[in-house]
Amino acid sequence: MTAAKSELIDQLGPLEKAHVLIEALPWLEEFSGRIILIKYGGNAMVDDNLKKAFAEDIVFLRRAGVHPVVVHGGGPQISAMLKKLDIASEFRGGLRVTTPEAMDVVRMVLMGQVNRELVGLINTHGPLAVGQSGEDAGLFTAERKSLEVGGEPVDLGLVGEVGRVRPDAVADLIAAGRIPVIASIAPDDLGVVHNVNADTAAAALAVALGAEKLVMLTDVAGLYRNWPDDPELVSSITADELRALLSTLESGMVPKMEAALAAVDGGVNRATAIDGRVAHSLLLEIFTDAGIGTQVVAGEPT
Ligand SMILES: Nc1ncnc2c1ncn2[C@@H]1O[C@H](COP(=O)(O)OP(=O)(O)O)[C@@H](O)[C@H]1O
Ligand SMILES: CC(=O)N[C@@H](CCC(=O)OP(=O)(O)O)C(=O)O
Repeated sequence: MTAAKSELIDQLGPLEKAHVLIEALPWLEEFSGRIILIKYGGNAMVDDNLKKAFAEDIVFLRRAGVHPVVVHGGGPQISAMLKKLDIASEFRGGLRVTTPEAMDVVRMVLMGQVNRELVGLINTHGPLAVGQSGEDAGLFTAERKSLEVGGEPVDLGLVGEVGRVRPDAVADLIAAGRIPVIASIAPDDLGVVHNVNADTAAAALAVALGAEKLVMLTDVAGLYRNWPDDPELVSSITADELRALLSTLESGMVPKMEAALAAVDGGVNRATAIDGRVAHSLLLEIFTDAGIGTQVVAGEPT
């Protein structure tokens, strides 16, 4: 623990410390033995301390008897490498137009850089994390993504939707007490590797594993209505309300909220988008009564 952190904790009285732990009790009971799918967005990997705090939260979940599974992004990291290599890149509808040349970079950055770093950070706490991608043990197959913007078809190149999910290898890791850390690239039926948005991949895996919850860490506090002019944070929204809002959303929020819907429609109890720039936001979301960010639920509670 850092000196700053232990100083902060010392400011709490013994009762307050106990209260923080006791507030977590019902959530520990609810999630013990259950799978929580955590999507770690590249925009939330802003500095080393935040990444370390994320790794601590994941290990905390595992030690508390939850089964965390991580699917990570790396959009800004891919963009930085493409720029360094002087390869042009643009986003349409929140998705990167991906040429074969760009695909090589996407695969190299996600699997060779971001995945390795997260696995390494988690494993400073013990031999827990195992990295893989949609290519390993047939986890995902990709189907070419079609997109229309303003009624016109857009060619996104090697961008995939998740076709089939074969979660056996991930389930084996979970059963062995490991923490799967997964990059969102996937081959099509011919073996051609495609670039899959990480939110999309996370939702598909959450459904296939029967996860209790999908938590997506990003670089905003959650979903805003009236973005960006007069933003108002949505703290909870039903799947039907979100469906009606979907066509008004922009950029990265489009695949993120489509993923939240796909997860909830597929049987995941709730999907939340939270601010990954806040240290330990994951623990706050999972183990406090108020939670944080925006939660998407199937229907109004009865
Ligand atoms: N309605 C909205 N509410 C919040 N953020 C929005 C909204 N519409 C667009 N955004 C943008 O979506 C971004 C998050 O998506 P993205 O950049 O793909 O993040 P990540 O890397 O975490 O997946 C925000 O930083 C914000 O700029
Ligand atoms: C098709 C597509 O857009 N793929 C994404 C994959 C990484 C990702 O999703 O990263 P974030 O979660 O950090 O946004 C990309 O190339 O940026």
